Amino acid sequence: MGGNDVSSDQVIKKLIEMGFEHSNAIEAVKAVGPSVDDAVEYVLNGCGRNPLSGTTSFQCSSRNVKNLGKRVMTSSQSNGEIRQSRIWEHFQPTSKPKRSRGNDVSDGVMSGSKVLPSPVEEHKEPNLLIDNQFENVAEPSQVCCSEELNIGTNWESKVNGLLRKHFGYSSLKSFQKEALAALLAHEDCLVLAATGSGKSLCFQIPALLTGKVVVVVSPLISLMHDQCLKLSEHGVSACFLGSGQPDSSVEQKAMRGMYSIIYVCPETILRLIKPLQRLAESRGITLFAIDEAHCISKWGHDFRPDYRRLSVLRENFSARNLKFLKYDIPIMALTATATVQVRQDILDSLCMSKETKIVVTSFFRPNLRFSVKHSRKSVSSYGTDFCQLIDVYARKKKVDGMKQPLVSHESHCPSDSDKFSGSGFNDIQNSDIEESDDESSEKENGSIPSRGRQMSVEYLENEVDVFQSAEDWDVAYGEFSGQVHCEEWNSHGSIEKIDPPNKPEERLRLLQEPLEQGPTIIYVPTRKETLSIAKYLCKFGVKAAAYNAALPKSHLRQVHKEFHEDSLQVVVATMAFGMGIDKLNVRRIIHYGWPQSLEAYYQEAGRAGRDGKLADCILYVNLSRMPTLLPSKRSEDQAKRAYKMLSDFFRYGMNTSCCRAKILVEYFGEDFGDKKCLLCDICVDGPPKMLDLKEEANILMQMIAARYAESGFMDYSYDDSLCSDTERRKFLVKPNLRVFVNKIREQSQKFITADLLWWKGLARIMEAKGYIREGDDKIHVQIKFPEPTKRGLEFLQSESDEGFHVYPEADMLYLMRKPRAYSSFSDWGKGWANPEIRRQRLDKIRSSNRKPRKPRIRKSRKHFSDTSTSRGRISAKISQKK
Ligand SMILES: Nc1ncnc2c1ncn2[C@@H]1O[C@H](COP(=O)(O)OP(=O)(O)OP(=O)(O)O)[C@@H](O)[C@H]1O
Ligand SMILES: [Mg+2]
Repeated sequence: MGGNDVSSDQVIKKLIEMGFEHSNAIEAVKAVGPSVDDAVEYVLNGCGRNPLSGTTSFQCSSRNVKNLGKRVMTSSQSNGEIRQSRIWEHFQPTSKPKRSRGNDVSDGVMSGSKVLPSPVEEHKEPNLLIDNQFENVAEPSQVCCSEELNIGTNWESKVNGLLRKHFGYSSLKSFQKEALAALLAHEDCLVLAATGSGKSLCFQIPALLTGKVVVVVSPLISLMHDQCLKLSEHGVSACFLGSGQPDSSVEQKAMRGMYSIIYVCPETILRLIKPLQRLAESRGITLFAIDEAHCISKWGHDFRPDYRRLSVLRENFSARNLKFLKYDIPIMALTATATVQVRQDILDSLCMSKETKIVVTSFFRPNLRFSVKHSRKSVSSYGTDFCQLIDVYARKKKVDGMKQPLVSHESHCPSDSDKFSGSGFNDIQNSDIEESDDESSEKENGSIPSRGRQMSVEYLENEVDVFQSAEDWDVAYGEFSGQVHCEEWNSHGSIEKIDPPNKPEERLRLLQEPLEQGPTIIYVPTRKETLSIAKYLCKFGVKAAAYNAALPKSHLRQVHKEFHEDSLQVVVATMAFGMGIDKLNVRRIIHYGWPQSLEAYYQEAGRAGRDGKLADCILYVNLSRMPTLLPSKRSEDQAKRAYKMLSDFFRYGMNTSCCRAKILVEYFGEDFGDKKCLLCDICVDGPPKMLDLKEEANILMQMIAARYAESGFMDYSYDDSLCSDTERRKFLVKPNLRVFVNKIREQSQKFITADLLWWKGLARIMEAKGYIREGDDKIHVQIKFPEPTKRGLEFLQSESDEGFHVYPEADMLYLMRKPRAYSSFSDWGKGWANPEIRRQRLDKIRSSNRKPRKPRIRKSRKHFSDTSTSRGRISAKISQKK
């Protein structure tokens, strides 16, 4: 979309999907007419009253898209086709790269090998900006396929030579060595190593070492681009092939063996099986690497159906099917976030061999400082939440009279020591707390297909990025020659990289130091929030940009570029940003809202501190609200899994007593023992004071047990392990936790003011101790229909004087630190606890529902179709036909 052939409604709909405010969208269309590009430019570049005007962050505009488009058209119009722009056309090098000095790297390495790929002296493609600098590039005719990886026994020293020459590192890490050894023994390999640990080298080095091609399956164009660009700087030729319009020349060259490493998205590799078989026969393919392999698993957090079809690789590149192969071409799968279940799924789905070597390193990132803070997470809390960030990046500008800020943040600014248990709680307001059940929100957010819902403005405004295809940029392919550098290669310019602080005393020392400089990524759930927070930060002089999958792709590419060049201070993004991107100096990863799983969280948080220096991973959540699943198309099974993952994350957020790093790494199956990170908010502030909640636990247990005894189903000698599903189903109407809490309030004045939220916390603790369990077939984020267990009944019957000493969880603390003035709704609240009053009120509500309602008069919205104006903003339907 972008021409003038669309209606205003469609343009507005598109803008709202991108995350722009409804009013801005209308204003933009009014000003520039029904063109998406122009309207985006109008809003982003502040042609209207948008305060983003003048910030560097939004200068990539649709105008640029058009200009780029024109440039592209001239080079491709000759054959009458409009093709996608080449990556070179966007990332032109400032100077011509130097020609290789001396021998090709593989010359040296392959000296013991039968085959020596020789560099191509003159590359004859006319329309490449850099066209003759390929290293390690061989025409198929110049190489024959050697099935033996005749590297020799001293491969380690060869590898170290290559490492120094190309990457400037002195040696391989031990896990990289193990992975390489597996490859050289023709074994499949599953590499599980922390984010930023250096998994890429495991598949990049084999290309240099063997002189054959490595094919890497990767989930995103931006990631493929990032890696190709780095490889070219390291003197390794590479290209990427997305699933969009194929540029046959790059693809053909790749299939002729002209690049050492071919990055390809899963959709494309499925199409290229035959050409790849020919490549395996000519130049040779040494390895299929499946990067971000958790995308294969339905149990993982970022499932991509096309990844699942990659089993065809084993079948089509086996020695059984290809006679010229002596061994199956090995498969190497790599990920930083795979639970034990996901690992098995990866092995099975890729048909990896039974002898697959599994290389696991610690998932622990010793320089990351995790913390959880409370936030109401509304525009009005930006002032409190981002005050410190604004101080870091725009202290001076803040003082210079900025235009009227949305919120006067100074008055809200918490102290430096605002940690989870500190002043972050002080802004709690009664309106934060809801006694709502999560059922309705689960229904609404969990299982309704993203595209299936009626398109209301409200819905569009809350659009999220759940699933992405590989095409996150507007380029579908790119080629990168290798340029050889001086011996002492400084791989990251001026950014210093240090060994992470593995020893406890080193970590304790870190705490004394302030964070170094570097950018911040703020992850938010909805597209709208990417724009509203970026806009807020820009207002205070922070160089911030929004990033979500619906924004123009040229804008996204520009954001990546500026982020890598350090000209952006803050990127406010949905999960669409940053997978596998290797930027060393990211100082803070802020999650503003509940992530959907611990896997997603750890992967996103892992983008911080890759230089080994201290970095912050802060989670802001509204502790008074249960997290909900983001809308997406899910089968029943998938929804169950998604709830389980969300529920695991919820427990991480509510935890107040266990080192956060320990929870994270143990989630991935690593035993952390009694170690601690010493940096997280729990390690630094210590757990809260333990409370003896015996009386409360007892009364809740009594209520639950009584209900089950009442129904004749259960006596106190009941053994839950013997209870069948059919028997359980006898309880057609299961009482939920709210019912039990109401009963407690009815029976005991002492507990009348205790909040449901508090009881939910207690129920969670009792569930963790094995006293109660979920009685519903569905998985809930938080226990909803509690059922007693045998252990729970024993606890109830026990006559021991021993207390029930527990650490109150975050939601309980939240209420205890700033108790809700129960009186503010006490009459109303108490009334509900009284069955008679409750009955009267319900009667009243029912009768008022029967009365015909007066039609509500709403403001008209000129730019929606006529029908929408009468229905108002929330329900304004956007014609999908146009
Ligand atoms: N042997 C080594 N010595 C020193 N640094 C290394 C070594 N191997 C890799 N690195 C560096 O580690 C950093 C992270 O590498 P890489 O992008 O491969 O991480 P990753 O494990 O793939 O992370 P993610 O899970 O986020 O994709 C890079 O800057 C890389 O150059
Ligand atoms: Mg990686």
